[in-house]
Amino acid sequence: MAPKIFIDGEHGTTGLQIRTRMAGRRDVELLSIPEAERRNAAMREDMLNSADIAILCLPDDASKEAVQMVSGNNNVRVIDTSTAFRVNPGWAYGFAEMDGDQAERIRAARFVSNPGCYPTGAIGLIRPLRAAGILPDGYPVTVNAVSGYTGGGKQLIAQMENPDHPDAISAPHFLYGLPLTHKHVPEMTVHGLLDRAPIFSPSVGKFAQGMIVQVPLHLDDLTEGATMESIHAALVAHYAGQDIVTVVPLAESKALPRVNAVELEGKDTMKLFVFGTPGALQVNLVALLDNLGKGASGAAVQNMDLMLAS
Ligand SMILES: NC(=O)C1=CN([C@@H]2O[C@H](COP(=O)(O)OP(=O)(O)OC[C@H]3O[C@@H](n4cnc5c(N)ncnc54)[C@H](OP(=O)(O)O)[C@@H]3O)[C@@H](O)[C@H]2O)C=CC1
Ligand SMILES: CC(=O)N[C@@H](CCC(=O)OP(=O)(O)O)C(=O)O
Repeated sequence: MAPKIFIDGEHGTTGLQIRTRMAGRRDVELLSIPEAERRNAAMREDMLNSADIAILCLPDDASKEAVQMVSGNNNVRVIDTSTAFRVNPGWAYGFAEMDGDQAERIRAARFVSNPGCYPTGAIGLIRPLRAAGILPDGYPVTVNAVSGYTGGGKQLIAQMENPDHPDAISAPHFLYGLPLTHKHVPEMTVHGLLDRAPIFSPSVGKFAQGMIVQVPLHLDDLTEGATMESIHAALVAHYAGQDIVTVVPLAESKALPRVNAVELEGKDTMKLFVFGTPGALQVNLVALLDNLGKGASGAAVQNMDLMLAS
């Protein structure tokens, strides 16, 4: 019998994209709730408890409520796309390429928290350098990023696409998270293996799907001997043996006049770049992804497939 999958929040932005990715798959059975009943708690509870894997694409509070609904049912495994459980040690963090054994952890887990879109880029750049001892304790990491507006879900999509919306946004690019307390900071700190919270400055551009995450570094404040080449080599070594996170060769990066935020739109992969001038004392690490691809729905399907393979 095909395993049953229920996407709670299937009519939202992340849920819809997961459904699109699962269309035509015969190895799983999708349980579904009509859109008009999407907030019907009794129906959701029933579906959640009938599933082998429940994928939660809900705001944090609703995710916590859904997890409560299956807490007594060990047959249901959960992938949560919200922020609610990302630094909870009882949950496996759903970034399979983050460490050599992370895919195995996800495969064996009952509870998997899907990473945030920005943290996927930031952790993808930072963690290998912490693990290799290149980024020392106390380094003041900054993370600057731009996301496609689908990152803000149905509400931000309406504000960006509908000029008659009462809170319509006309800006082609805007900064937010200005108090520097964005909900992704704890996740970047914990899974980035940082001993000091990064300064995180997010922004949104007038494009639907795509993301650039930047981590600029001063080489003379890193562990002695760190160079653009050694940082690149550490990233290449960390991501060897898989093809979802790729590290762009230095020669290729050097030839690029610009980085296009929507280059990976519709893809579930992530590209990492090391920019700078050989011999100079600064580098800019850049991650490029689709906020709804490797940043959300693509990662959720990848995690589901790992769990189904257990
Ligand atoms: N969009 C992105 O790029 C990313 C999103 N995420 C996370 O994924 C989750 C979903 O986000 P996203 O898809 O963007 O959001 P959306 O607002 O687009 O979709 C959320 C869905 O959940 C439904 N919902 C809200 N509250 C409840 C409830 N109490 N019971 C049942 N259903 C409910 C909404 O219904 P209604 O229409 O009635 O509000 C909607 O269908 C969030 O936690 C988000 O932070 C994570 C990474 C990236
Ligand atoms: C553009 C935009 O608004 N982005 C969202 C984050 C999207 C995301 O990654 O969702 P999680 O918070 O569940 O991880 C934000 O900044 O709140």
